[in-house]
Amino acid sequence: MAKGLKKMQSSLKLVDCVIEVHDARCRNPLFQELLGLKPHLLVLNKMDLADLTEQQPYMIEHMKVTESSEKPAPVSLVLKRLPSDLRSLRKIVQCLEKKGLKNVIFTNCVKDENVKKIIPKVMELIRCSYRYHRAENPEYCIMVVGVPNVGKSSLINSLRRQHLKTGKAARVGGEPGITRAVTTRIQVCERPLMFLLDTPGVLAPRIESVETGLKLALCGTVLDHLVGEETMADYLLYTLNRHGLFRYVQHYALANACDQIEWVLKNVAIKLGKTRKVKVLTGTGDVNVIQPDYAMAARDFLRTFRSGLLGQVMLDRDIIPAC
Ligand SMILES: Nc1nc2c(ncn2[C@@H]2O[C@H](COP(=O)(O)OP(=O)(O)OP(=O)(O)O)[C@@H](O)[C@H]2O)c(=O)[nH]1
Repeated sequence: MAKGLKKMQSSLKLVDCVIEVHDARCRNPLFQELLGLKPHLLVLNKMDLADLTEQQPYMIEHMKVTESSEKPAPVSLVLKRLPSDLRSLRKIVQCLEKKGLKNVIFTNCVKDENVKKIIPKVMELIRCSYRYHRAENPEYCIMVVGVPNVGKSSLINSLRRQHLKTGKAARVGGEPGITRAVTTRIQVCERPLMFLLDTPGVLAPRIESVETGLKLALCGTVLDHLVGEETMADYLLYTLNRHGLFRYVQHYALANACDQIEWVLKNVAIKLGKTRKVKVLTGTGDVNVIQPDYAMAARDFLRTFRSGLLGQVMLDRDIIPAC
């Protein structure tokens, strides 16, 4: 990570503008300060996966605790979302403006939504800034930075689709760490002639809390096994319940919502038919016992969430109203 950041800093002299990509569901510490005074555009990508509806309190209509002797007591929370058509995009933008981030664009790079707004905005920012020794250069060079897996390469490909009507140039993948080097320049536009530098995803040197780390992990910025799939599944379940997002109950045909991860993973594993043989040492010798495969269930739970099948979520919900 430190090597990647150093390379990025040394390439800065070739760059007219920095595009910083974040996951719209969860913001991470800004790279802006590490990358100097270049014009800066913040792209909040994966807007299709983010819950951008106005953040409303939930009404607890009914709360029931189911007691059972052989399984942990699942807590059935029936939370009702207060209706609202208001979008919170404006609120997020205002919140970022207060932090000095005036140039923000929400995108969906899979469907090329809002991607067309980027180059005009970048040109506006460059025109308002001093290009130093690059003033005579007719080419523009932009650097794309962000933590792993936020969609930097997808953004480059999307820009090329929009402006050059051409296919892939940067490798895209569902796992962090696909882009490994500060690559050669990739053309993204003919008029103005513009090139981008894709960079490897670099995690900020300081992550302020364990919770921020878990949110970033849910967004796929760290390899899952480094954090632990079951720990992440536990945090995901806590988040979904807290936000009143109960689609997982229907998706996995569970009897009810529950805040106990063991119970949920056990039922997910049973539903998916994922079991494993475990050797148990008894007084009369080894016995093979079939157990639900909790790890496989946790993996499926995370994958399903990331594909958007459990609904849109705003992991930074608590931070936004505080702005
Ligand atoms: N739903 C959704 N998925 C996206 C979007 N943009 C990118 N993705 C997906 O996110 C995953 C990561 O995308 P990449 O473009 O490889 O991300 P990256 O930031 O270049 O990743 P590194 O090379 O690891 O730094 C891929 O599975 C993409 O298909 C988006 O706007 N919406």
